[in-house]
Amino acid sequence: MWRRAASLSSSIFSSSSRRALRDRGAYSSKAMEFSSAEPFKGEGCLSKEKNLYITFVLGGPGSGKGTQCAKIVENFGYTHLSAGELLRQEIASNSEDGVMILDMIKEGKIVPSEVTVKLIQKGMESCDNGKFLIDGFPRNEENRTAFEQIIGAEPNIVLFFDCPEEEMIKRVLNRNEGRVDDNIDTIRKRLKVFAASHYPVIDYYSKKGKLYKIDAIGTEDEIFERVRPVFAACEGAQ
Ligand SMILES: Nc1ncnc2c1ncn2[C@@H]1O[C@H](COP(=O)(O)OP(=O)(O)O)[C@@H](O)[C@H]1O
Ligand SMILES: O=c1ccn([C@@H]2O[C@H](COP(=O)(O)OP(=O)(O)O)[C@@H](O)[C@H]2O)c(=O)[nH]1
Ligand SMILES: [Mg+2]
Repeated sequence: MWRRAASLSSSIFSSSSRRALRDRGAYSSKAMEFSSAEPFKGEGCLSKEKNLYITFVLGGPGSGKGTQCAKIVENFGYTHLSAGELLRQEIASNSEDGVMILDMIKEGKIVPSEVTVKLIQKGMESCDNGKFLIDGFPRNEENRTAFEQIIGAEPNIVLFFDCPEEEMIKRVLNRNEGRVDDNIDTIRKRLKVFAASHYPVIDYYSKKGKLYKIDAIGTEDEIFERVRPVFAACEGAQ
C-alpha cells in the first residue's frame, strides 16, 4: 500500500543530476522556456519515507501520451494510470456515473474532477508500486487542485508532449481503437477544450520547475529517446 506524500513540494533531482540531464540533451531550448531558474532541490528520487513518486503525463489528444507511457512502464517499472481509460472502464462497468461520463467524452468535455480523481485514487490505492504515471490528467486547473486536495500530493515531475494540431488530428483519426471520441467532430471539440484549458496547468508546473516539455514529432522510438533521460537521471539518483 502506498503512503500519502507529506509534502506538496517534493522534488527529485540533485543539481548535479539536473546538469547531467541537460548535458545529455534531455530537453531542448524550447523546453527550457517552461523551466524555472531553480527547478530541482530534492535529494532522492522515489522518496524513501513517502514511497510515492508521481509523474503527470500531459499533451493534446493524439500527442502520444499512452504510447510513451507504455515504453516508460517497460523500461522503468512504473504503474500506468490513464485517466481516460479509467473513465472508459467506469462506462463499461455500467456504474452510476457511466452515462454522464459517456456523454461528456462524446462531447470532448472534461468530466467533473471529483469523479476522475476518485478513480485515480482507487487505482493508486490498489497498487503496491509507488511509482505512477498519471496519463491525461490534470486537464485543467480544477482537476489539478482537486488532485492536491483529495490525494494530498503533487507530482514530482510533469511531462508535456508538444505536438502540432494537424499531427494530433492525423494520429487520432488513424488510431483505430473504436473509441466514440475518435471522429473529426469530437476531435475538433477536444482540441478546443485542450487549447482553452491546458496552459495554466503547464505554466503552474513550469514555475515550480517540474515541467519537461518534449517535442512529440518523430518516430515513437525517437520520442522515447527524448523521454528516457528524464527517467534515467531519476533512477541514477536513487
Ligand atoms: N510518434 C508517433 N508517430 C506516429 N504515430 C504515433 C506516434 N506516437 C503514437 N502514435 C499513434 O498515434 C495514435 C495516438 O497515440 P496515443 O499514444 O494514443 O496518444 P494520446 O494518448 O496522447 O492520445 C495511436 O494510434 C498511436 O499508435
Ligand atoms: O482527466 C480526464 C481524462 C479524460 N477525460 C475525458 O476522456 C476523454 C479521453 O481522454 P484520453 O486521455 O483517453 O484521451 P487521449 O488524450 O489519450 O486521446 C477526454 O476527451 C475527456 O472527455 C476527462 O474528462 N478527464
Ligand atoms: Mg491516451
